Amino acid sequence: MTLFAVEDLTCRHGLLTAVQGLSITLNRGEVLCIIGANGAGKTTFMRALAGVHRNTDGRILLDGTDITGLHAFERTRRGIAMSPEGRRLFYDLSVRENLLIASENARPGPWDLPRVLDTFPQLRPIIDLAAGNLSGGQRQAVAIGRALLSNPDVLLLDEVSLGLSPAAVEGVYHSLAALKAEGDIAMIVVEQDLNRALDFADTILCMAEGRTELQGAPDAFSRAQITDAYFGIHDKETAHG
Ligand SMILES: Nc1ncnc2c1ncn2[C@@H]1O[C@H](COP(=O)(O)OP(=O)(O)OP(=O)(O)O)[C@@H](O)[C@H]1O
Repeated sequence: MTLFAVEDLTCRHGLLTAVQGLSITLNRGEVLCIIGANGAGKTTFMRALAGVHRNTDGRILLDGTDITGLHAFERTRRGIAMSPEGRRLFYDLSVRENLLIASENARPGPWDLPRVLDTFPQLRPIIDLAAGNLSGGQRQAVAIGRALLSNPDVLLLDEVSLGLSPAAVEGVYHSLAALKAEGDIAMIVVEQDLNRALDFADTILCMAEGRTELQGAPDAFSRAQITDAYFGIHDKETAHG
């Protein structure tokens, strides 16, 4: 059975429709990368999946159960975790404390602090530093580790490489590739770096002005089709793969 399905999801901010009729399906171990220009609706979509943005139409199904009406904390308990844009750590607390707080009410499962440190070894030397003193890449690793400690089936990662140095991006994706290879967790990743997204994804979804411009396996499209879709350049032959 499909692990995670979104059917015809529309999201509004007041009178503005930020996401219009998006549908996706994901199985365990699969990665969907969402790409699109600024303002395309990527973050609104992710927040709607996490249950943080509630002004939506359509359905969200986890393991065949309709979870559309559930609040964010209830979705986390069912197995959806998000590392949000901006990371939202407790900056006065240490890395260890940020991670331990996340594990307090976690679902039972394989993720604990030692496993997070095995997956993100870059956190070991900074485990007792205040999160406010970390680099962007270190904060990103803490935020993803925190999400993993809830023992999710679906991991939502907004703006993975935004603001990170090339070395930090490499480190984070090295860990994410190991996670993908384990095959247990489905990931939805918003990624501004097109090459990185095409490399990492099983499926890409390109959004423009809230709509699906292109959706499918990365190798189903030419580079020109993908960049046209990214910038919202319409062409009957390139709009759908
Ligand atoms: N809280 C809000 N209130 C009103 N409009 C909003 C709000 N958040 C986003 N929007 C609008 O919704 C649309 C989609 O924004 P969103 O942040 O989801 O896009 P995005 O693709 O994530 O962009 P970016 O890459 O710049 O983060 C934009 O037109 C934006 O101005």
